[in-house]
Amino acid sequence: MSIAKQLKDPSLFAELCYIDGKWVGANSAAIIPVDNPATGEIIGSVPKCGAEETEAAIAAADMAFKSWRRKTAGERAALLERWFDLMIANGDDLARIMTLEQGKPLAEARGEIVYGASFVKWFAEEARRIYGETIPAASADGRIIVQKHPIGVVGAITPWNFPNAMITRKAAPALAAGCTIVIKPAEFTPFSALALGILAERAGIPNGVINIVTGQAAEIGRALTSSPVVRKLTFTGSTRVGKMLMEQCAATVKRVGLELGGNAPFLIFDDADLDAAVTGVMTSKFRNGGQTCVCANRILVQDGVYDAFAEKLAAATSKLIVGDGLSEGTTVGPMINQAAIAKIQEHVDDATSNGAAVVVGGGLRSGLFYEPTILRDATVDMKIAKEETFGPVAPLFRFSTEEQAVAMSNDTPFGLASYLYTQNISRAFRVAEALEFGMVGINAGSVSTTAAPFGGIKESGLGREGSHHGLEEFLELKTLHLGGI
Ligand SMILES: NC(=O)C1=CN([C@@H]2O[C@H](COP(=O)(O)OP(=O)(O)OC[C@H]3O[C@@H](n4cnc5c(N)ncnc54)[C@H](OP(=O)(O)O)[C@@H]3O)[C@@H](O)[C@H]2O)C=CC1
Ligand SMILES: O=C(O)CCCC(=O)O
Repeated sequence: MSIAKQLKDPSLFAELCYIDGKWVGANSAAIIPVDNPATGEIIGSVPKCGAEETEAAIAAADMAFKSWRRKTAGERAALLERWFDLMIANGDDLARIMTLEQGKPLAEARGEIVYGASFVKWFAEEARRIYGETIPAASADGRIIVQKHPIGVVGAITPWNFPNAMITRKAAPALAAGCTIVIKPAEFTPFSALALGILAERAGIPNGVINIVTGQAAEIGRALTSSPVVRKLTFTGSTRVGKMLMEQCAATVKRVGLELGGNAPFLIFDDADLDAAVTGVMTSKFRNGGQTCVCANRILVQDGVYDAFAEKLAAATSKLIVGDGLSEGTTVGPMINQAAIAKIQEHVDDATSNGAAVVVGGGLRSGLFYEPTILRDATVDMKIAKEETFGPVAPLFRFSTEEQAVAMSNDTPFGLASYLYTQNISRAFRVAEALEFGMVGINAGSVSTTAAPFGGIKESGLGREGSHHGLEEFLELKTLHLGGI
């Protein structure tokens, strides 16, 4: 059944791109079908745009920038507030669109709409606090004044795993700062992005301030990265594509914001509250079916509690309900596509053929539904220790000492999220400070909240999103020197 028929407000379902305030198809009229990963059913299509349409969107954003940057912070904030209100008011429809195209359980999709909208609210408020500085100059009659200006037109390329929040976490600070934006959503989840465009239009955000172009990733990406008009590229997705985009941005010396892959360790010490640790792992590992860059990828458990923890985690995992995200009670939806299933199975097969034992799950149920899986006796030489699995598989590694746990955790080129459970406060700080990751959950299975900076170090990326730091990423400093220095 078409998505539109399943919505309270069918007009939130758009199959056209949003460029300069107009809803348009590809110049070639080509389209890309989009399916529901739970059923394989085609649920709609979007324009297969390329360089030409992207250049039109960049030109529109450039034109709109001239007046958008001149609006007062209060005016920009008011429009963002209206956009936020519309997201909340239409939350049920936005969540349903998301579940239909992405697969995550409806309750999680609802949660993401609230989470995504919270960035719009947050940055509407932050828009009013773009303060400059005055700095004492070297001479008595000199003055140094630092102003903050919007960086300019922003290009945003976003992934399918959080089809709403990864857009708002970029677009809201960009708009609050006075920038305009061209967004390329993921091929698998364009409808959530386009629905946000409809609501932005209804909120009265002027033409050209937000543009959404669907289509050929490499061509759209190249148009964004090569344009001298685009002054910042913000990307969430794989490390492979992020590195390529960073290279492409070098030619025009763009600022880049990259939120890339992770390989999160989750450390459980002998002195941890095991029930709390199980709750933490369940949240971290199985949110969005494990398709999250901050998901626990390696669960490191100390010798003394290894067996007890494995047993408790297996019991909790057995209670998960795999199914269509629209079905009541589902806690784990389908994976996004066949490539995701192949990678998950490859990791499980490699682990089991090298000595890991399956405690729960271990295989495909049907279609794109993979069983939530617990593996015991995982070791550092396995693929599952080195690469992001991006699926509902929890491998349990064993460690003896704190030093060993830290060394194992840091033995990765990635540095996004990490987690540790202990009831010893000295150990908590010692280990948290030794972990080479941008975020550390201490007795916490989630690090995602609007108020906190989100981002990684090493090959997990550059820059931070969310929090007041997320706004700075879209601002340039300009220094005014008055009189003699
Ligand atoms: N950090 C994170 O949150 C994410 C990490 N990943 C990791 O990446 C793996 C693969 O997922 P995948 O969806 O392929 O991730 P990608 O990095 O390919 O996709 C993310 C975004 O980049 C776009 N893109 C892809 N190729 C190019 C290109 N050449 N130029 C410009 N944009 C491009 C995609 O467009 P399109 O969809 O049209 O191809 C999508 O909008 C996952 O298994 C996971 O390990 C994936 C998603 C999010
Ligand atoms: O996986 C990602 O792409 C980002 C994680 C979303 C979040 O937790 O904020």
